[in-house]
Amino acid sequence: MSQLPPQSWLDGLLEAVWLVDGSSLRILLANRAAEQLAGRSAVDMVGKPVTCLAATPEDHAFWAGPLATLLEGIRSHTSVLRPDGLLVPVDRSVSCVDQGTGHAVLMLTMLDRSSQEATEHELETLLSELRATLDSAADGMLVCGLDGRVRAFNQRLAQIWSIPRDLLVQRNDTAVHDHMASRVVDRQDYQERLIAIEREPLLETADILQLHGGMTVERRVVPQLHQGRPVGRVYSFRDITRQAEMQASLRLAARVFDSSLDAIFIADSRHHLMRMNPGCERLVGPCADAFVGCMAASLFGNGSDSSFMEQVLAGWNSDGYWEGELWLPRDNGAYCAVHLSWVALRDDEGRLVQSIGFMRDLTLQHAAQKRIEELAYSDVLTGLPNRLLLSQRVDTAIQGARASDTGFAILFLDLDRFKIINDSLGHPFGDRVLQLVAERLQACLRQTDMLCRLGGDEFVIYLHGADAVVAESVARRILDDMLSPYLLDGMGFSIQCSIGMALYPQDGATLDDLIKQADTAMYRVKDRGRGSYGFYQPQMNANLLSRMKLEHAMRQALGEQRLDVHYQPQVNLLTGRIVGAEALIRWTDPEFGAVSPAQFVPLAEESGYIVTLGAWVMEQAVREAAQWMHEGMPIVVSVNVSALEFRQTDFVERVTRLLAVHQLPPTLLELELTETILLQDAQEMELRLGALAGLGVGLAIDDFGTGYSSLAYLKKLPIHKLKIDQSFVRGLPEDDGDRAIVSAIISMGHAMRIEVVAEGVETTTQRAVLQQMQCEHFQGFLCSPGLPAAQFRQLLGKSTHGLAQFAPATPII
Ligand SMILES: Nc1nc2c(ncn2[C@@H]2O[C@@H]3COP(=O)(O)O[C@H]4[C@@H](O)[C@H](n5cnc6c(=O)[nH]c(N)nc65)O[C@@H]4COP(=O)(O)O[C@H]3[C@H]2O)c(=O)[nH]1
Repeated sequence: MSQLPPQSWLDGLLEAVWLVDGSSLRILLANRAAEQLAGRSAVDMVGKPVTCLAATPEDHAFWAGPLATLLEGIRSHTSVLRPDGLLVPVDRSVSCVDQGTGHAVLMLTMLDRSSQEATEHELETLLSELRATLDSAADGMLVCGLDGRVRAFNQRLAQIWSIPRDLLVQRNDTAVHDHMASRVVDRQDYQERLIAIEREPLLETADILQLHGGMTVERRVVPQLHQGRPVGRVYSFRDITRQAEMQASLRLAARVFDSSLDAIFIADSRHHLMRMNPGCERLVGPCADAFVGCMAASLFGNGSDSSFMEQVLAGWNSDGYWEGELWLPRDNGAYCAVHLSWVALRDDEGRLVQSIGFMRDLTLQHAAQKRIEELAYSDVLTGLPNRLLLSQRVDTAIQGARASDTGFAILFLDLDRFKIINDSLGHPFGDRVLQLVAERLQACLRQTDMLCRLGGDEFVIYLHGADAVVAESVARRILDDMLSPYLLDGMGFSIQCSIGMALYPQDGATLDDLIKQADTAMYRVKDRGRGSYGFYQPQMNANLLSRMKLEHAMRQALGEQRLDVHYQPQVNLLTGRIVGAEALIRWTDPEFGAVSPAQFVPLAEESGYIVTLGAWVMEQAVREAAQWMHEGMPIVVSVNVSALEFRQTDFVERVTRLLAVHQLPPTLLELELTETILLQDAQEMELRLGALAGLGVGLAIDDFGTGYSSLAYLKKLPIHKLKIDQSFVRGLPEDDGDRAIVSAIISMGHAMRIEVVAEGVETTTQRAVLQQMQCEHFQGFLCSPGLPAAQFRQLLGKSTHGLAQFAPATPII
């Protein structure tokens, strides 16, 4: 045992030492460090089996082994059991210290590992915490060496880049990098960028990568430094897809905001104006900037009007928006109509954060609307109200009239002979004439009246609150005003019109009725010679209807051979012989019976049909006259010629041809013209009369004394005969006035060497008076009415052969 190291020597060692007997495995010696480690005194330990203190299963297994194994020694981690049951971790080594005596002594040294293990444990905890932190990071992390080898990564990296699990397990860095490159849309750019990064170990950079599948990733690269030197790179990858989308939509919104043609403003949660887009600035005007910071409602002049904002808030609360039309004050003091949609923007908690107002300028829309209304309610040519607007005005007037028991008048106005202007000078000229007429008519009316153009040359006037007296005075004023000449394109002309009037309520309950009645009255005015006015009378409608039926029947009459020509003799007052005959048209209709020419000729004149009728009468008359002449009874036949017939450009040519066809000497034909013919178309008419007179055709003036009898034209024109109108003859001999007129006409005729024929002589007294007055010829029932051609021929035969003489003493009727 003396070979054992001394106790003092062992106590000087830092390590805990047990000397153990190799055969009994009992502790022979324990040093001071062993006492501290095991928590026992050396006395307590010596003699104890070593397995009592070395308590781990490995220890038991070791000490239970054969001695030879023990002598080989061992180095391992194990534990020492302290009396309090605590296991102290130790680095343990067993070696043989003495074999010479035949007793093997084993030296067991132990170094307390408690603090080292605690440090290691702490490090491990730290590491796993770091890993957990890395894995819980929102960004994908990749740590590489400067050579590109992967040193660390987290789970998020695998998610972002969709790196397959097996690729991660393999730890195949090249495959991982390849995979990542394959995920990038622009692979080439990605790889070029990586090369650039690798070239500069200290580079700190960030860029955006677009991955297949639509993900947008922000990549940040920072150097990994150790003791101030770069040892690798840390790549972080952040999924910014949503952010990028939001930015894109924000950019888009900004572009929309800036380029929108609509005016947009943004207000804060307290409704103060924050921003306006250029469209809004344009709309508000140069002072737009001044509104920023003010209440948004002040844009509409409603800044201080709380009720407006209350309405808006109510709209926001119920629907999330408010919309309506508002007036926006402009810089120039004018107002502009806008449509505002004001939308509330709220956060997730429903709190108002901002509001956006969209304004649309309604100026053009209003103008278009106005134009549509104008077009719908006005006559395009004159700009006057049309019938639709008039009917609204009249409807209102009728309602008002019912309440206040007042009336109004409707005037129907038609321009006389406007068709001639249109036909001869063209429609554009006619249109301008209508515009001038419209202006002039308008000037005759009051603000409360309404002038409307129905179309063509027809106008209707509503006279507010007018009775018959007022209506008549307005009609007169219009007629007077129309008389003053018009001047257009250097051409002076005058226009006449005819006005028919109807009164509400007596003449009709609706506008249609009133227009119809006024129209009827206007026709009556035209019938009576135009250029005047007249009121509606109830029987007029019946007249109009029968006129229409009559006109229709008249047009049928010619084809159905219901017309005839009668001849009324003209007798020489001195000799009593027949010197001529007036051809008078006759019409006998199965429904209307014998219709007087006084009734249907004016109708035919109005419709223009007189041209056809007149031509037919003239042909009959010329043919009969030629027949009588050939039978030895030459006689002058007078044919009535209407103004319209005479105006036909081929009139003279037609007469000439007719005379030639029937071989009637022109001197046996006489044309009876009315004074109105002589008054119009002065130059043309003169030429025509000259041509006819040149042929030898006689020209008589019918109904002399009833029109604008003028000595001037009698002197100037080749007139052969005057026919004194029967209205003057009728008054003979009693009526002094008639007597004076008849006498004056006869004297004038003599003075001017013009024959005079008295018409409508019915009594012998009249004939005697006329004879006294030295009138040459007469015509009238006293002698004979118009007779059919055959009868007249008989009478003519008798007269020619002296068998019949309409001498003063021998009236035949
Ligand atoms: N009360 C009365 N009347 C007498 C007497 N003697 C003749 N008459 C009527 O007086 C009218 C004379 O013709 P007018 O003045 O040219 O007036 C004519 C004439 O302006 C027109 N007319 C007749 N035939 C034609 C025609 O063929 N062409 C044209 N354009 N007009 C015609 O119609 C008018 C009326 O013709 P009618 O009814 O045939 O009426 C005729 C004739 O029948 C008499 O003693 N007493």
